[in-house]
Amino acid sequence: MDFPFDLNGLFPERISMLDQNLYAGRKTHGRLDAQNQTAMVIDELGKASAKAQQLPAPITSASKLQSNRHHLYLLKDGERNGGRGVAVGYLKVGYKKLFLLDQQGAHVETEPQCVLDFYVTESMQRHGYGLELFHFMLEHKKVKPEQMAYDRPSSKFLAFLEKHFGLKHSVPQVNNFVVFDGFFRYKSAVQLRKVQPKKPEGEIKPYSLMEREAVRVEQKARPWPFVCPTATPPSPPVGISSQFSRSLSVGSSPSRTPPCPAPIPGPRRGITTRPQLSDSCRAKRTRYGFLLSPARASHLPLHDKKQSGLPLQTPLQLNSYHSRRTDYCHRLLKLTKPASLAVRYEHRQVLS
Ligand SMILES: CC(=O)SCCNC(=O)CCNC(=O)[C@H](O)C(C)(C)COP(=O)(O)OP(=O)(O)OC[C@H]1O[C@@H](n2cnc3c(N)ncnc32)[C@H](O)[C@@H]1OP(=O)(O)O
Repeated sequence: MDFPFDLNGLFPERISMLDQNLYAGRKTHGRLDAQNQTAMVIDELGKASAKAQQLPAPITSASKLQSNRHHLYLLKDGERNGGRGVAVGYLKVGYKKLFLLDQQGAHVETEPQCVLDFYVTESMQRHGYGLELFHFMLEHKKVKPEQMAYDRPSSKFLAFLEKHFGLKHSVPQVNNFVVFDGFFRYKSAVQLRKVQPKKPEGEIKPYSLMEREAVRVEQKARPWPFVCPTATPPSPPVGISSQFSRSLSVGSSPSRTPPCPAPIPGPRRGITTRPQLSDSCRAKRTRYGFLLSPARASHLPLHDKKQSGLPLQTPLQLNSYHSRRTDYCHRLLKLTKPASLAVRYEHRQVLS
């Protein structure tokens, strides 16, 4: 990807590591024009990456980089474009607090280095540039590929990981991150902490923080109430080869097509009521967690929830239609502590 300015002046090295400051070289440090140009390069690559991955909006941009503690490795080819250089691609990584399942299915709290976004411009793919970026990052971060978690890797990226690093067998997860065999061996690196089975409800952590989920929600805000006549629960992930599947996790990996929420009361496939629940807590169980009817939840004191038969260790999960109702979320928060909710990333915006 070329730009109407000299990339070699902006990025002195073939691979530059960019952070919140958006400066790659000492010479350009503090220069606003250099920062703006760097922002333009990141934004354009971010848009191309989103397009390549069929995401509704970029998950990588200069402003996102400035507001997160992520690191972006940017690769240029300095010879091209009449010696002004072209941007080849980038690899974005960062730490994420994740609640993962180990091989035995036990919940483990981790904070691994994650690959969050990875892109090589279309015409330059399959020429080894991705591997060059990846190797550089591994060396710089002093990590091994199996120590990292991967945020909904695309089929191309899965093929890449298998070819170059032999990463093939993933450990099934209930979120959209993929970890491979060997991940749980690196205890110190991923800072594993087994979650006690009998935790007080306030200590349960969210499963994942997902940028990819957030951009999708930003794009498809819908009015309340959500009425969807042909609602079906989101499909479980399909095979690795499907371009719509972004995860090997079991359970709740969303497909690219946003799931259509069902109207709140009313039977639907995949939902079963729990007869022992008290009348004040009409909760329905789905494979995503428990749905509390907003109307009833608003009157539901915490002790009722405890008496309702809901296992307190089971994280309540706000689902799509609840999350759009900020007032509902706030009411629900009065009933229980935020940390006890297994909240998908987009909902955290509402909660925070
Ligand atoms: C967590 C995430 O970031 S998920 C998003 C990952 N990004 C994308 O899917 C965006 C589009 N794809 C790309 O930008 C690139 O293909 C990348 C970043 C995945 C890999 O970069 P490349 O420069 O192509 O990788 P590199 O040349 O080093 O390795 C090539 C290998 O990657 C895999 N790969 C790359 N492109 C493809 C493709 N179109 N189809 C299948 N496998 C592919 C293959 O294993 C390939 O080996 P092969 O050519 O012998 O089959």
